[in-house]
Amino acid sequence: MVFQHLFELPLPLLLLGLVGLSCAIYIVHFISNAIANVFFSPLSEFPGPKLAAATTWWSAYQQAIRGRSMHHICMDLHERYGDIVRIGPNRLHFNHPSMYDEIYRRRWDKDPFMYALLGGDGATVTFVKYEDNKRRKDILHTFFAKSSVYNVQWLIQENIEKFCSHLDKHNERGVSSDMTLGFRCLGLETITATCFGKSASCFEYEGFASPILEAMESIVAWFMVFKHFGLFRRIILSIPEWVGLALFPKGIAFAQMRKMFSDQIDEITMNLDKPNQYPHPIVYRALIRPEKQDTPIPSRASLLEEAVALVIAGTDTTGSTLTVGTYQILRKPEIHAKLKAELLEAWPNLEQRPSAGDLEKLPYLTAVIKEALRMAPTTTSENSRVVPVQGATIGGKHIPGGTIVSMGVLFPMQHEDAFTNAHVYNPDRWLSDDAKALDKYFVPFSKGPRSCLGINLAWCELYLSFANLFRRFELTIDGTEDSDFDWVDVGLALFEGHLRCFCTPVSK
Ligand code: HEM
Repeated sequence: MVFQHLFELPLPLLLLGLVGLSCAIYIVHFISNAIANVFFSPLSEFPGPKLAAATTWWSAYQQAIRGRSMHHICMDLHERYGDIVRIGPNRLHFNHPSMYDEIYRRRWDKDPFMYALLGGDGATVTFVKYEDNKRRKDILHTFFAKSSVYNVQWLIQENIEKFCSHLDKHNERGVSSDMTLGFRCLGLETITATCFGKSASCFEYEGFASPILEAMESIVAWFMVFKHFGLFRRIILSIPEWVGLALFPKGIAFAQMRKMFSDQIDEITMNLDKPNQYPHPIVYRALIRPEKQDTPIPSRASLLEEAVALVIAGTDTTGSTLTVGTYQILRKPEIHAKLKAELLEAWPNLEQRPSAGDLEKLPYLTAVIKEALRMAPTTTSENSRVVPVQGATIGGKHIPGGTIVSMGVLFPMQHEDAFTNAHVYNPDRWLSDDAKALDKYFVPFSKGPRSCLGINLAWCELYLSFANLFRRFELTIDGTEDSDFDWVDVGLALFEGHLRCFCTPVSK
């Protein structure tokens, strides 16, 4: 009877009624879900904000709308609630260094929600399943093994020469250099050459102001919106390029970079049967045609996603480490003097450049780099993993299967139980008698099966860059202050300002 009368209503009123009813059903569903999440979930016993436990909208609101940093939110929450906090209906974040291995030494899946940022499940870093990741890493390891990296260190040194010649030019003109951009140029040039044998032309731009870097910065700033609003991300990644560029003009260089990768993939594909024409092995030749017969050939989307992921992973991380390290060294004259003295002794003749192998034997330089890696926010994201169905024990607590667990790398490295005066840059801690014990909690590259692919490349870049910079130049900070190093976590760190230095070349 009621339904009969319903259909006698005018259409607009009927539609309005239906919309109202849908909203009411959604609200009831939302509220009952929220109540169930807070009071009846297997995670109810874990402390944390009630709103976070109730709905995923809490973190979406914090990160994508308020622009707050999940890393800093988690720090506050641990202070209030202890070492395990609930940061979502199905999410826990951990704080104590002893818990790190319990999460990251395992072959657990990555959290598809977090790693879908770049398109999803098509690159070494974004593969959810360990098996997919292993297949890809087996190909890439050949290029990123220590011996392979050391064989192409001349390429890094070549880029450092270009970087230093810019510093020289700035000095001649009496202006300071934007070190933040310069360091990123170094990383970007090295990774594009390793992948494609191509330069990203970073050093052609005045003041290291490469449009690709600018575009990367603006894209990275959107990461949290991409993370929480998957539909928006899918639209942005699938709309025609010209529409995207009309909406986000700053993205033009990023689009050009993707186009460059795409062209390179075509060129390498066309020339696969010819011998390698580059002066060093190229990652993409091996990726496009894997040597092992049973390895599936990656799709074009996967090849492109891999390129973007490798370039972001290889640029921002070493860039932040060099930036933070250089600033910290320059702020402390005694550290600066000790480093210079060691470099001068090990590298007396300026014209004879040392190799990374020579430099890694220097204890103080190594300590300076380790301390930079410990303090610099590089991969600041939650790096979340999915607990397998049978559940697991972390920090002495049973964690139900399917829970998303995480602990960013900075948490163990900046915890007082692992590092005394953790917020002080102190290379000497790595030279003390109990330094060996510190290595357990030194996890800048993470640990376990999903640890960093680029660890050897990163170390090689850091040795060569720090040594060349501090041996070949007298450096002074130009106006940069601690507050320029305030950062928000967008998966990587977005800093408030840039490091600027006057760099005067030394004569001998
Ligand atoms: C100072 C420099 C670097 C730091 C601190 C760093 C740190 C990390 C961390 C913490 C992870 C784990 C992320 C996760 O759990 O999802 C990671 C993964 C990764 N990094 Fe790096 N990274 C650095 C440089 C590089 C470079 C130069 C490359 C270029 C090849 C690179 C490529 C990757 C890749 C492909 C992964 C994913 C590994 C996997 O999921 O199996 N990284 N890195």
